[in-house]
Amino acid sequence: MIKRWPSPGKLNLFLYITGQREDGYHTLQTLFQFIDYGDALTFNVDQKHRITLIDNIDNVACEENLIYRAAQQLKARAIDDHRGDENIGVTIGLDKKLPMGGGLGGGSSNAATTLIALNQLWKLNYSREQLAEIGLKLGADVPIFIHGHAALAEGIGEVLTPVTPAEKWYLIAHPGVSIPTPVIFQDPELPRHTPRRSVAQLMHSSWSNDCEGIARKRFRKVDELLNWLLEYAPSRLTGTGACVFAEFDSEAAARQVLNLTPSWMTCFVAKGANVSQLHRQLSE
Ligand SMILES: C[C@](O)(CO)[C@H](O)COP(=O)(O)OP(=O)(O)OC[C@H]1O[C@@H](n2ccc(N)nc2=O)[C@H](O)[C@@H]1O
Ligand SMILES: Nc1ncnc2c1ncn2[C@@H]1O[C@H](COP(=O)(O)OP(=O)(O)OP(=O)(O)O)[C@@H](O)[C@H]1O
Repeated sequence: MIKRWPSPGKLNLFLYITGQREDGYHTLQTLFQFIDYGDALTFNVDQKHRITLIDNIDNVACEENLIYRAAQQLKARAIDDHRGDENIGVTIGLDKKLPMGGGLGGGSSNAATTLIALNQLWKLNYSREQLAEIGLKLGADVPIFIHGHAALAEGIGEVLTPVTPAEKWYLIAHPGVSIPTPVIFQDPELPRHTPRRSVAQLMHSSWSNDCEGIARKRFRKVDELLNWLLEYAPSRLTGTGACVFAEFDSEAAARQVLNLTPSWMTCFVAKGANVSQLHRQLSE
C-alpha cells in the first residue's frame, strides 16, 4: 500500500514546433523523460462528501489547484458513470519540491498522481487510457504522467510513442523566474515550422528546443544560466522554461559541476528515468 504517492518531474529532452492548429494550439515533437526528483502526495479517503487539500500552494486558489481539479473531475465522472456516489471524499496532502512554472511539469504530474491514486483508492476501475483522457482536459502534459513511460509526444502532446533514451544524470537549474507557457507560445518570433521527422531520425539527431531562443531573449536569467552551464556540458531549456538542464554520463560528473555553481544559481542533481517513480512503485 503506497502511503506517499510520488509525483515526479519531467524534462523535455528536445522540443520542436512543427505547426499551429486553427484553435491556436501548437503541434509538437517533444521527448519526455522523467526525473527521480519530485513532489509527494498523501490521500486519506472517507465518505464525508468533500475534497479537501490541506497543503495548498501560495498564490494558487484551492479550486484552481490541479490536484483539486483532478479529484473533482474524477468524482464527477464517477458519479455520471455510476461508479461512485456523492459521498466519496478525500483529504489530500502535498509535499511540493518541484519549482512551479519551471517546465518540469509539476502541476501536470500532481494531477496525474491524483487521478491514479484516487482511481485505486475510490475503487473506480478506470483504465489508464480513460484517466489520460480525463487528464488531458487539465493540461497537455497530464497523459504522459498517467502512462508513466518516457515517450515521444506529438499532436499537441497527447499522441505518445514510448521510447527509451539513455538515462543520463542532469544538473537542473532554476533561474528564479517563472515563465507562463502562453508567453512563449504567443511570441510572434517563435519558430513554428520545424519539419516533422520520424522517431528514428529524431532519436539519432542532436537535440534542441525551439522555445529556447525566445526564452533566452525575454528572460535574461535563462540566458545567463545557459551560458554558464554550456561551459561544462550540453545544456538546454526544458519545455517552455524556465528551468534549464545540463546532461552528464555520471552522478559524480554532475555533482562536480554542482559544486562549482555560483550562489545565485538554484540547482539540483537528478537522474533521468524512463519509467516514472510512481509507476515503479505501483508495480512493486
Ligand atoms: C509545451 C509543454 O511545456 C511541453 O512539456 C507543455 O505541453 C505545456 O503544458 P502546460 O504548461 O500544461 O500547458 P497547457 O495548460 O496545456 O496550455 C497552456 C497554453 O499554452 C498554449 N499551448 C500549449 C500546448 C501546446 N501544444 N500548444 C500551445 O499553444 C495554449 O495557448 C494553451 O492555452
Ligand atoms: N498542483 C500544482 N502544482 C504546480 N502548479 C500548479 C498546481 N496547480 C495549479 N498550478 C498552476 O499551474 C502553473 C504551472 O505549474 P507547473 O509547475 O505545472 O508548470 P510547468 O512546470 O511550467 O509545467 P509544464 O512543463 O507542463 O509547462 C503554476 O504556476 C500554478 O499557477
